[in-house]
Amino acid sequence: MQKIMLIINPTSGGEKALDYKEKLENKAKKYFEKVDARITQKAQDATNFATEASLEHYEAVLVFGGDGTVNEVISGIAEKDYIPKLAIIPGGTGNLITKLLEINQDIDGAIDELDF
Ligand SMILES: Nc1ncnc2c1ncn2[C@@H]1O[C@H](COP(=O)(O)OP(=O)(O)OP(=O)(O)O)[C@@H](O)[C@H]1O
Repeated sequence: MQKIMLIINPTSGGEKALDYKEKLENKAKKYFEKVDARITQKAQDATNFATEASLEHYEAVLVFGGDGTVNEVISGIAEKDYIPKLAIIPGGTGNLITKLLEINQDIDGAIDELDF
């Protein structure tokens, strides 16, 4: 069964992240049979969730957050035997990584453009 893990930092970018949770889940359901949303509560949660996604062979990880959260997720999947696909929605304040990757800086636009 194809599964995706959503990793959402609820404090990113002025606490608006959870407003997008349902939209993210609905989008992910178009591509994956199982959508597993994880909400971070503290530093390192995103790393631990991402490591779990690697070890359990999730097809993809979608991270909603700023550069700090993206950094944590990359740390969690880096140098593992299995590395899930990574999707990033710019939910933080700076979002430098997504700017460099030329990901749409409008959150709704970035979600609409997601394609697995
Ligand atoms: N529930 C939480 N409460 C407080 N801090 C958290 C929580 N979940 C994760 N964090 C921490 O918040 C940090 C900053 O998050 P993130 O970079 O996504 O948002 P940001 O404030 O928009 O920052 P940036 O300016 O880098 O875009 C993360 O590195 C993480 O350690």
